[in-house]
Amino acid sequence: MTHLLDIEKLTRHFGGLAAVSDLTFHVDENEILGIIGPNGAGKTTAINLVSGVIRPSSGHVRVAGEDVTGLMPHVLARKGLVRTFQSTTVYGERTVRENAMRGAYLGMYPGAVAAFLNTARARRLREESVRRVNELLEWLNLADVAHLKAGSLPYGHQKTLGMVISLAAQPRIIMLDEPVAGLSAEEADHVRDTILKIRERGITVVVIDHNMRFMKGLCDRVMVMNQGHELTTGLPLEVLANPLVIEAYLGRGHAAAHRI
Ligand SMILES: Nc1ncnc2c1ncn2[C@@H]1O[C@H](COP(=O)(O)OP(=O)(O)OP(=O)(O)O)[C@@H](O)[C@H]1O
Repeated sequence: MTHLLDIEKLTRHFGGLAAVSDLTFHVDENEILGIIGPNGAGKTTAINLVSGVIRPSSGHVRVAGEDVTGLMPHVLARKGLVRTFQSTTVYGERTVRENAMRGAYLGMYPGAVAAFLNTARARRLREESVRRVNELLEWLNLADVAHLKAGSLPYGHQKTLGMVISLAAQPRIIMLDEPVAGLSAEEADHVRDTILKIRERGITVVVIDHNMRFMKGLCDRVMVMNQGHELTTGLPLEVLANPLVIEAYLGRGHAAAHRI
């Protein structure tokens, strides 16, 4: 069976360290897959490999059956796969709307941006992008602040803007790296609800986070990584009760364990 995202034996070495080793997993259309694991388990490296930020030493990434291993992030964005970063990728000095438009450009074909200035097709593309961005800002409750500098927004809103930037590229799969790191419980709930709304639009989600309350309320399945490998994958509550998972966190100290 072809999954929307198929990862096969993905491996990445940094010098002598295998940050990700023989990692195989899949994500189905419209699913929310969570990735958890102790610090240094290889989660960020894994999504960097999948989203083209770094190249794998070996292994394959397939989107809807097409081998896209090693393609650059902007090429992958046009194939429907985008990601956000741990730190917000928002330009604080730019307005909310200008930031969101960056995502719309990301989803365009080569030449479209260069042609933006004068051709009729370029004008149509620009109008479409503006309409799409306006609709996204409205949908995620940022329309009223679209004219403000992004840096003046509360942190939680900046996280939502990060998602708007990704969504403006019209992805099929969105990968989110620690979307609620540093947020209050209330802000994290808001982000969770936003991601659930994104899924309702038919978008598939891969999300990394350490906040287990957030992940339990969001994910269909959770994959646990440890030392570059997949430790186990299953329903969130099953996975969090798994003694191997508890041990993986306990091995790194009680502070991490308490987050389970
Ligand atoms: N560019 C790099 N060069 C060398 N080592 C790296 C590089 N990126 C990651 N690593 C190492 O790879 C391992 C996995 O790191 P990674 O950031 O993927 O873990 P993580 O599970 O995302 O951790 P965290 O939860 O702390 O973000 C770590 O030992 C890290 O130090």
